[in-house]
Amino acid sequence: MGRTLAEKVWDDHVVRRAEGEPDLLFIDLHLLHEVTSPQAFDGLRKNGRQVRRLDLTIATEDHNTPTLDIDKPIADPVSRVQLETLRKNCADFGVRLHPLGDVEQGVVHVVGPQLGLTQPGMTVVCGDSHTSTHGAFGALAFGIGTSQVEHVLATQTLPLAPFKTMAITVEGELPADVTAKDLILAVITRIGTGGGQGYVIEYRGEAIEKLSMEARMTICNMSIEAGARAGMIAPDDTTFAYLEGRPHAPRGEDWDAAVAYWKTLRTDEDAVFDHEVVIDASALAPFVTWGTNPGQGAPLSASVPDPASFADASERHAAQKALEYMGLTAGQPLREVGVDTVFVGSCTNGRIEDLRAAAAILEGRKVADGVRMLVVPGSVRVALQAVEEGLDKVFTAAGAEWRHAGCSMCLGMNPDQLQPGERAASTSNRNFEGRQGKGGRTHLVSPQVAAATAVLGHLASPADLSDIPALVEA
Ligand SMILES: CC(C)[C@H](C(=O)O)[C@@H](O)C(=O)O
Ligand code: SF4
Repeated sequence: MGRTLAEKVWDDHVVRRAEGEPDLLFIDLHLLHEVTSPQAFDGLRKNGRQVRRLDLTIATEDHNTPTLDIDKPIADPVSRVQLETLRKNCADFGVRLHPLGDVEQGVVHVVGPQLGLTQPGMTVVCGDSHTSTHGAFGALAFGIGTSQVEHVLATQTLPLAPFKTMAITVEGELPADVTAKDLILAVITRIGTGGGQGYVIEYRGEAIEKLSMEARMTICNMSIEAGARAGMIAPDDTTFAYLEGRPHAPRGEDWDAAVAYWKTLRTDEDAVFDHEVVIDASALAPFVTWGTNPGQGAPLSASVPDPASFADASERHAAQKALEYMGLTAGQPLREVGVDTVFVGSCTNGRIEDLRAAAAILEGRKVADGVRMLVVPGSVRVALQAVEEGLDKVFTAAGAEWRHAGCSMCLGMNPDQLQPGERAASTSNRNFEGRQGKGGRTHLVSPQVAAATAVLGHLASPADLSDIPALVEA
């Protein structure tokens, strides 16, 4: 029987297989950040161990880094200790680190791909749930816990429980105003936040094949929000074109050999998935969340749902609770929900294409009175590119704040937080209670919806701006 993409990558990494035991897999790339690595390094120290493969291990600072005054000492003591600990650990063990102020610093899931470290057919791990992002390259990439981080540091291997396979086939073409973010939000609303549990999802179909690498990363990034172990997309010419020439991509004959192997990484015709979902791309529309988990979403043109409309009792209860927390009323049109904050950034939507999309909408327009808009590039490289293209000027001219790279308000481990009761349209991936600050309310949106929302002050899509022409045509 044929094998799926995920099964092929798995099989190519098994270093030990024994009856009744989990397979032991070789890990090709181990990414580290300040939040989930301290105890792992402590464990190595306690056991007198070294990092087994320094060449396959790389660290960056992202969660606790400030986005203002980065040349000043870090004011928040918790963040300062977190960053100092990572610096000491990396120095003690010889791990390559891109600290705050370094040109390669940024959100770990933005940095790996842009350096060409993430490649098709690899196993990629990080003590971070959104490691699923790297699956966009046809890598098997998943988040691990701190004890697993220690195991990988010490051995470059990991015992892993078997997974089930799911295909999400997106047929047809996405309408012009529908983005990868709208698609993945719609998928999670459809299958639920537990719908992917135990599965590695492979996204396929015409609409997926047409997406850029950055859009594919947005999709795979949020696989974890459907509960999946990982998300993957088969590598193709789009993948190869993105990788070619990047600092860590193979070169010359090695490149040719790599591409020849990567081309074999496709699900065989006769492979069977454990579960299949089919989505009609043409039926999708701009999508936003109204609740407190990423599966509580609806098209922007819809209204806040009535909890009573959910057949399932626990969903009904969850919706009820979510509306209370979010301060929303059933039946309220989503377009009428006003926001005070707009956040463009994160490993979901903090790459250059996302910033370009937001800037194109803000060009010649103004952020609405009373709305604070933060634009936080996913990495320093993204920031530099944006500056080269003049996007930073577009943001600041519109009244938005242009910040330094990092996770920032995606989870508010730095000073970028919502105040209690504040409401944000956010291009990030989680809308849990308090995620962006205690009492803060989050609506997950695409960069396009974020920008239109900033201009109008209420949830909106670019189409809603047609009667508010830009002052200067781009
Ligand atoms: C802090 C980290 C462990 C966490 C994760 O695992 O995803 C964070 O990145 C997040 O997005 O919630
Ligand atoms: S940007 Fe957000 S989702 Fe991504 S790693 Fe940072 S905190 Fe996690």
